[in-house]
Amino acid sequence: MILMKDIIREGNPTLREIAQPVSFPLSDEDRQLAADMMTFLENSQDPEIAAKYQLRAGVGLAAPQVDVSKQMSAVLVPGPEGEAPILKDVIINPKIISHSVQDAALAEGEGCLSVDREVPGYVPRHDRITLRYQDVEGVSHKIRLKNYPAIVCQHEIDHLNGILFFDHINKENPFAAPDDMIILE
Ligand SMILES: O=C(O)C[C@@H](Cc1ccccc1)[C@H](O)SCc1ccccc1
Ligand code: NI
Repeated sequence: MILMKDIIREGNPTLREIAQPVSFPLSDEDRQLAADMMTFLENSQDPEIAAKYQLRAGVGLAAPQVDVSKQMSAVLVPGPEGEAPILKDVIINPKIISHSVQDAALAEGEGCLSVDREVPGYVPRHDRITLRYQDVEGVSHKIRLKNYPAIVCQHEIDHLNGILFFDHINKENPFAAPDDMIILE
């Protein structure tokens, strides 16, 4: 199982690489990695398991974060208690094929499992995206996301392109908010 010790941190050059596209059918190794990344997210969102293994909660994990420079990220955005997740899949070779002009940012800013420090500020992202990706079976999907799930996927896709969340924060005024940017509470 993936533990926090397996997640590489800011300063490791892999986090700044552009990850390699994944070919299909998946190798046994890539299939296992996809499963392990999703299991990490499930474990990290289970209070007992997270406490037992000292896991930071995560709604996304990209392969480069476990030092594998491949275009693959697991996303698990929970739904309301007892309901199905809003988004649960391993997104492979993801591409944002269209997006809103309107930007959005989380009111509380962002964190990252690979960044062991607080970096305050708004992270402006597209409020709505149309995302094309392949799942572990190689089946192509086109989905439309908005608000928080869209933010999560953009955070993970950034990891596949060597981008970290604080790269987007306004250096002069971290909480600069253009009038038309939605602040998501
Ligand atoms: O480091 C990662 O990629 C996982 C991030 C993803 C993320 C951070 C901020 C905004 C959207 C996505 C972790 O999930 S950060 C911890 C966390 C946990 C639960 C909810 C929000 C953030
Ligand atoms: Ni991150």
